[in-house]
Amino acid sequence: MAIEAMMLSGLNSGVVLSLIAVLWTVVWQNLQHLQLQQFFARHLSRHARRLAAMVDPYLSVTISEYEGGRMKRSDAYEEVKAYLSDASARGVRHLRAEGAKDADKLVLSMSDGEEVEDEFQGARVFWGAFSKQPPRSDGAAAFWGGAAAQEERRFFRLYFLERHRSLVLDTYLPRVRQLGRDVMVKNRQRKLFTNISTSQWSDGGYMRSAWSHVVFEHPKTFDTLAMDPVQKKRIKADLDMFKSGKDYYKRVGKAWKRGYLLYGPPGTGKSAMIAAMANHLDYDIYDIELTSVHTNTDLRKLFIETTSKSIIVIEDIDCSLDLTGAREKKAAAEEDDKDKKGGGPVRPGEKKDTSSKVTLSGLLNFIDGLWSACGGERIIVFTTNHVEKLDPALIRRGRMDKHIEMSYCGFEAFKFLAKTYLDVDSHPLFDTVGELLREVQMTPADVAENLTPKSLDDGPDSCLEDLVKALEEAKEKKASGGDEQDKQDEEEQPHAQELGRRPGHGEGAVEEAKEKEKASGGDEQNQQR
Ligand SMILES: Nc1ncnc2c1ncn2[C@@H]1O[C@H](COP(=O)(O)OP(=O)(O)OP(=O)(O)O)[C@@H](O)[C@H]1O
Ligand SMILES: [Mg+2]
Repeated sequence: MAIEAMMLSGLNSGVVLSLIAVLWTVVWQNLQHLQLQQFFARHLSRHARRLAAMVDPYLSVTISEYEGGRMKRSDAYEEVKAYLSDASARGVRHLRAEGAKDADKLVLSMSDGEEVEDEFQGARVFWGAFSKQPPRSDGAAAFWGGAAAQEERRFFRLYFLERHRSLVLDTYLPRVRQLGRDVMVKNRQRKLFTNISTSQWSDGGYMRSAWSHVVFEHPKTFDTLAMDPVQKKRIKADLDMFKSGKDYYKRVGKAWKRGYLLYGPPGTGKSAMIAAMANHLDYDIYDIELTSVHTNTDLRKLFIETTSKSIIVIEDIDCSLDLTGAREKKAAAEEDDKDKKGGGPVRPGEKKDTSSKVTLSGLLNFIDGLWSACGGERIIVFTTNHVEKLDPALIRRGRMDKHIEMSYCGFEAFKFLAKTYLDVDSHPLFDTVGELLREVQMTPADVAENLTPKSLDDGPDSCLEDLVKALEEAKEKKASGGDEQDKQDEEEQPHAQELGRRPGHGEGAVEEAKEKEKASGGDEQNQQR
C-alpha cells in the first residue's frame, strides 16, 4: 500500500526501489521462523541489504518495548503505540484492541507485521510493528524480567528519508511522544494493583509479574470526603504542587516522591482519603500487602515494577510488620545480611520459607529514595490505627513528609455528610446531633451508615432520627461501660508507661505528634471536630 501511494504521488523510481529493498529486508526479518528462509535468507537478504545500501536513502529508528535489561517498560514505546493507535485505525487491516477509559471504547494498535504511513511537514515516514522471540535467558535474568522476560519482544521501527533526518529526529519524534502522551491520558484506565504472594512468583518455572491488577473505579472524591474544608484545601494544594513539581524536585536533587502518613481510628476515612487522592491526581494505586512479601529483595522487585504516576499504599503498617519498640538495628542488619546472601529470588524447585522477612531497615531503604531513583512521581501512603506503635525512624520527615490525623466525626463533618447523603443544609435535629457528638465519639463511617436511607420511604427525618437514636445508645453504653473501660485502661497502663505515653487510643502519641508538628509548623491535622 505504501509503495502504491508513493508511485501515485510521482516520486522517482529510485525512492520506490529503495523502499522495495527496505521492505524486502523487513519481510525477511519477520519470516525468521520459516524453514524456507534458512536456505535463502543468508544470500538474498545480504543482496537486499547491498541493494538498499546502493540506492536506499532511508534511515530507520527502532523503539523497543523494554529497555534497561528488560526490567523497565519503555515510555517511548508506549507513547508511540498510543500515537499510532489513532493513525492505525485509518489504514491498517489487522489491529490489536485493548480496553479504554470509556468502558465501551477500544484502543486500537497495529498488529505485528503491519505498517502505517504518516506525514509531517511534507516528510513522509513509515512505521512498522514487529516482534521477535526472546532469547533463552538465565534464571536470574528471567526472574528480574518477570513475566515480561517470557513474552515476545515487540518493537516499532520508523523509516524515513535521509534528507528528513533532522526534521524527524529533532521535531517529529518528540512531537509523536507528546501526542502519544495526550492519547494515553485520554484513554487511560486507572488500575488498582495488589501484590501476588512471593511464593507464587516462580510457579513451575514460569516467572510471573509481582502484581495483579483490576480497573480502579472508586467513586470517592474530595467532594464527598467529610473533613475540615481548610485542611482539605491544603491537602489538595499539596497534591497539586507535587504533581506539577517535576522541575522543583530535580532542582533540589530529591527523588520525585512524597510520603503521607494517615492515622486514626477505624472508619475515619483513611482508605477513603487514598481513593480521593488517586482520583484527584489521576494516579494508579499499588496496594502492598506486606505479609505476602518475604524478603527485602522481594520488596525491591515490587517497587521496581511500579510505574510512575502512582500511589503506593501500605495499609495498617503496624500490623504488617513488627515495628514496635526501639529500632533493632542489629537484628535488622542481620536480616539484611541474610537477604543479601541468600534471600534473593527463589528458583523453581527450591523450597520457600513462607514467613515474612521484610525488616524495618528494608522498608526504610524502600522509601528512602534509593529505589525511587528508578523513576519519579510516586506517592507513598502508610495508614495506621496506632501511630504510637510506629518506629519514629519510619515516620520522620523526609520519609513520611505529611502526617494527617483522621479523627471521629465532629459537627462540621456531620453537616457535610448530611448534605452529601440527604441533601439537607439544616434540620431541627441538627442541634441534638451536635450536642451528642460532643459527648460520644462516632466515626464518620458510622454516621454515614446511619444517614444512608434503608428503604424508599426513608428521608432526612427518619435517617436523622436513626442517627440520634444510635448516638443516644452509644452514650448510654459509654455511661454503663465507663467503669469497665477505666479498669481496662489501668491494665494497659504498664505498657503505655513503658512507652512513655498515656493509655487509650494513642492519644499520647497523637498529642506528642501534634506538639512536634506545631513546632515544625508543617503538618496537617484533620480535626473533624
Ligand atoms: N471522612 C469521611 N467522609 C466521608 N465518608 C467517610 C469518611 N470516613 C469514612 N467514610 C466512609 O466510611 C467507610 C469506611 O471508611 P474507610 O474504609 O475509609 O475507613 P478507614 O479509616 O480506612 O478504616 P480502617 O482503619 O478500618 O481501615 C467508607 O465507606 C467511607 O466512604
Ligand atoms: Mg482502611
